[in-house]
Amino acid sequence: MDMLWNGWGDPARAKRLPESVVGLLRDMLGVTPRETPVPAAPDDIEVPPTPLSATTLAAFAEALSGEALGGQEHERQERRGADRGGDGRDGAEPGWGRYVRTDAVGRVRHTRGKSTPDLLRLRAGDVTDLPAAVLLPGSHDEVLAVLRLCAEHQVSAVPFGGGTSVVGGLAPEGARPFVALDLRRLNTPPEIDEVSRTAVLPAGLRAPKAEALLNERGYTLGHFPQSFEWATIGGFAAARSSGQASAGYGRFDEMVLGLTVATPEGGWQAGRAPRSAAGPDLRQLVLGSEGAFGVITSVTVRIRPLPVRRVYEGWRFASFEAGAAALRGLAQDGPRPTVLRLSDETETFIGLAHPDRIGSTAPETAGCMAVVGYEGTAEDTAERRSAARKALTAAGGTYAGEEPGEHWARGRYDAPYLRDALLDAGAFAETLETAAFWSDIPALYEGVRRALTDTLTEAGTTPLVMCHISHVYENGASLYFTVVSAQGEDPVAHWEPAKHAANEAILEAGGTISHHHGVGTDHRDWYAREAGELGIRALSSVKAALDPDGILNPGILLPAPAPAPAPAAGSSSRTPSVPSSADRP
Ligand SMILES: Cc1cc2nc3c(=O)[nH]c(=O)nc-3n(C[C@H](O)[C@H](O)[C@H](O)COP(=O)(O)OP(=O)(O)OC[C@H]3O[C@@H](n4cnc5c(N)ncnc54)[C@H](O)[C@@H]3O)c2cc1C
Repeated sequence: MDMLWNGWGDPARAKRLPESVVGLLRDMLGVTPRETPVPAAPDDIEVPPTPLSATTLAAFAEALSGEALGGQEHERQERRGADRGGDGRDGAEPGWGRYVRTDAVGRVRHTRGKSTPDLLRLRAGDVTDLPAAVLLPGSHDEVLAVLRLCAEHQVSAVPFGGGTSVVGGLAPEGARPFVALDLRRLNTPPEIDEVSRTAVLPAGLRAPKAEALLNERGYTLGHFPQSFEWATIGGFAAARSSGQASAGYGRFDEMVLGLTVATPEGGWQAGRAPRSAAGPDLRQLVLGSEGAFGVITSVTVRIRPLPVRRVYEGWRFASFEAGAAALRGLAQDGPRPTVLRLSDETETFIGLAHPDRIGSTAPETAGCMAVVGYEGTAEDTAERRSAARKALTAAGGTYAGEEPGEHWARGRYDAPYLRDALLDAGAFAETLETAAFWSDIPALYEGVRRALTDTLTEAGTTPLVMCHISHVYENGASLYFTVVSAQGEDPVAHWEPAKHAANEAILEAGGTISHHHGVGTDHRDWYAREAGELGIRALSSVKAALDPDGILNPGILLPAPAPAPAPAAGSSSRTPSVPSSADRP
């Protein structure tokens, strides 16, 4: 099943906001329903024909079908493309074989990711970041072949996993047209090594499938981000993802032991032992590279035995400060639960920790609610639970029973559906995240909240700003903010100054521009300041070695290369960075 094209997930699970919440939004935030009509289906959107030439498309089709197209067939395909103005709106017969799609619906479905501005732009029918075609390679070698062709034909390539990026990671920049490399066909079953407790997972495997296949063999990966139901293994590695059970299982990058990568310069493999002293760890160069250095085609991960017991419980704290101190105690001195999540006062009151109680005045909406979970053997969970209870009680926490924790666990993947319902109701809802050392957390929390609140209030839409901690470390934690407000006349333009102010506040308070969403295009300028001029130069040299023509994700993570002057007659095809006239949009 494909994800809802202009929202989240499975359309059958769409939520409607209860009338009480609609009333609350109107009374608290001035949210009113929008009158602007929204395209009902992707083919309601006007889509320009693909800018790629028939020669380029035929070359892709040949690389992906495994069979050369004969001269006559090639001509026939070209005629068919021209007959329908090149856009192939009938997705069933795209014209260039099963694995090269130029139809409008396929291209719209691969336009941008799933941030709120991404969804609002699509809802407004804006397809300026439309790929020229969608390619579906079926193996590492096919990815290599496609990348070589992209360099030869001067077409950019954007690896597309689950399409859940929230940082502009699927919207490249630069003058060239680009193809989306949808990796869903890289989905062979895991190769499990039970002795070493590792599994090789293909990059295009979606997380639920990967988890189910491991579960069948008695193992788990333990990676459960909120985007779990749609994101892929390759996307987790490319964006350094972090799951809701990171306190127990670690971040995704901590699970990775090896990666196979396809680049325009050839394939390479990073990681041949769990740890090595043989030079810098090249795995770390691939993790978080967001498709700018190569296409990850498979990932070797550490796996853990499937837990026999899972239990989640609620704890209440008088304040966010007190709750954060309790979480820090567990992170530094143990015992370490598997899930640790603390909502601030506003998030607890509004009920994101418990969405069906939004706006209620029940006593459990007072103070701050924490969810603490344990997964493992019966003995291990019981031991950690009992020790953690003592520590949390000593830190001022009040045990709230299992119900808040179990409720959180049941609804843990539902919040993105709530965002769609908020957008439908005319509200704006977006999230952003960061991390810092514990000593910087209070200033970071206050600084980002103030930046968001002040900017949106000055623009006439006082927001609700909520926050939680859901990834903790011995030395620091991640802060995750949710903002809800009225939309403003142009909702994307209205949000931009607030997001800008929040990014500035993050750097000002010593935080990182992203703990787990990544850099993409949205955070690139702040990342450049965080990494420093020399750091960016070093990364640019790595990119130049792996992707000399700059075809992979231009403008994502690193600035897009400036267009080079047109090559002199007879010069190598490697130098130009502008498309041939046939391929220019
Ligand atoms: C509602 C929602 C909730 C989310 N919750 C979380 C969360 O809890 N934790 C978290 O960490 N993130 C979260 N995210 C962000 C997102 O899901 C993650 O960044 C995820 O890792 C992206 O995986 P994907 O397969 O969808 O990748 P995509 O979105 O398809 O791609 C992400 C980036 O990586 C590149 N890329 C993708 N696959 C490959 C590959 N095989 N090789 C090289 N580059 C590649 C893309 O070009 C793009 O730049 C959330 C997003 C949404 C919309």
